[in-house]
Amino acid sequence: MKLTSVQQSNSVSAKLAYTEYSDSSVNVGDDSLTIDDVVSVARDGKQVRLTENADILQGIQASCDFISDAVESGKPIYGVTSGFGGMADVVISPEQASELQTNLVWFLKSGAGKKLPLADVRAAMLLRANSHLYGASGIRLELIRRMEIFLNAGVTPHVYEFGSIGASGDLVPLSYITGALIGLDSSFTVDFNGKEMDAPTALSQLGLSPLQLLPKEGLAMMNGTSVMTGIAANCVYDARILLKLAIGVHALFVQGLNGTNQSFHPFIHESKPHPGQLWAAEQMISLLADSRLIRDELDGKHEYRKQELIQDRYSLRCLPQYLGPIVDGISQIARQIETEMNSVTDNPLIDVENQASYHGGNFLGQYIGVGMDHLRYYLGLLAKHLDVQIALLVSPEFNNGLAPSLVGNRERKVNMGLKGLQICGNSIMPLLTFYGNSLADRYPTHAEQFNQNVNSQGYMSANLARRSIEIFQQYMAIALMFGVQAVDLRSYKISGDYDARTCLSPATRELYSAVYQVTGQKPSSIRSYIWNDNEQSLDEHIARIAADIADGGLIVSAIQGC
Ligand SMILES: N[C@@H](Cc1cccc(F)c1)C(=O)O
Repeated sequence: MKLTSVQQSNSVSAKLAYTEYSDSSVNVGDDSLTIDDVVSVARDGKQVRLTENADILQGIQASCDFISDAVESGKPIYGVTSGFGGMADVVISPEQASELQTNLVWFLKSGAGKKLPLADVRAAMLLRANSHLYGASGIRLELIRRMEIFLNAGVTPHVYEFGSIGASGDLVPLSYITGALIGLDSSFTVDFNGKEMDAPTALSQLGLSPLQLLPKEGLAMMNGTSVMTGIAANCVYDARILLKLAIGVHALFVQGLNGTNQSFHPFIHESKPHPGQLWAAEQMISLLADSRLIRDELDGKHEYRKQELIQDRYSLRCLPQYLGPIVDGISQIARQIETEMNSVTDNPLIDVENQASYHGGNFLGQYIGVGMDHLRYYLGLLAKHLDVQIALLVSPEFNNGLAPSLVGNRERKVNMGLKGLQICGNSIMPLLTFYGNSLADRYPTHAEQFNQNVNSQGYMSANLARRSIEIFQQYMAIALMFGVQAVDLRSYKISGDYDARTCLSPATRELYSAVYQVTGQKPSSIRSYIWNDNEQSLDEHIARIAADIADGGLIVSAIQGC
């Protein structure tokens, strides 16, 4: 299917075995990382290569020297020669400065709930290393390199779903990564290419020894937004795929409903040129081009249509206006996440050039908290629109001549068609709009002795976004099944042939065929996709399609730009 591209497809299989650097490594530290870079490392096991730029490496060493000088001379610096957070009035002596960092890992090892997906932890390690390469954190290259080694060898610390308020970054989740990287204790565990083991054993298998943290290094590791930002990057990647799929499904729906292409006419959208609206309208024009199933009215004609309205209902006619804010909103979220990914999220920050350190709050994950709240809200809106189209498709009053509930074989009177499928979808859509509720505004103002008295909840917001995406993948499977059945029935009405490939727009044929293939069916001239109710298990179809979408399989390939 032809779509003007927003981004690339990627398989999500975990090919994490260690291989030497190759040209296709993701370079960290030289250029900005993109969301696609994160996904290629996090999910596809692409190798990582830290910069060899001498200036950058010198800057990192200089930031470490700054810290050791400060400790030696007893300079007051937060978290280096002071206690943490609401206990930052405690003075720490040079002798205690290292122990302060190790102790930080211990008291933050307080996560709860299920383990995070490995891909999210991998994204987090990549982003933490990237943040450190700016040379403003006072952390040794040796420790940063451990993240590169872990990533390239497929070693992923176990991190838990609860524990971060997204204020001083993701302290608790990052304590698990830190403890594993330095092999602090065997209670820190990892996944080593599919095998669970304790961190000290993993280190010895990698030929590494446990590492003693130096002053500032524990704080540098944990005082950042890298986990929530990694989750968010993976979510935005998936959300863009869902958005493209939604547009593809709408193109099937318009064809199934025998809608007009007139509402997508450039004249209309250039008269209200929001970028997202323009993009959605262009997509619809190209996705519907040369379809025999639509009313081709781009020349401005429109006829009275007996009992039918002269123009389409809003869900079809206002599709670009409805989708526009979602398209623009997701683009803005992606931009903000990419900025966060390429930032120093730590405190204090060391300004090597001016030999100063500044106390601030770059670890506040507000952009992620608000961004992920918005992402879930947009996903809810997207689901609702699909649900409305499905409601039109199943209702003979509105579906322009198709069978009620899109029954295939009407001779078999007991056939009730896609009723169960619609009901399942109706159980999911409200949940997706519910997940669109905000979290960032519900933060506790009393956290950590009132020190972290504003906090983003970005980690939890991102975790909710992941869930929202998983749910949406199931919902999208249902929408696709409706789309395919509808175009088969429309095709028969128009051409006497149920195999819609003969009538569909060339740009939607691939998506249609991919659904058939994934469900193990073949288009047929004499029967629609779902013909008799008792001939297939619809739940198996949903599961197969949803898994294919989650894995970036055939269906995702079918909607990537050419
Ligand atoms: N780093 C945070 C607070 C903090 C960090 C690490 C542990 C802790 F309890 C609190 C700040 O700048 O205020």
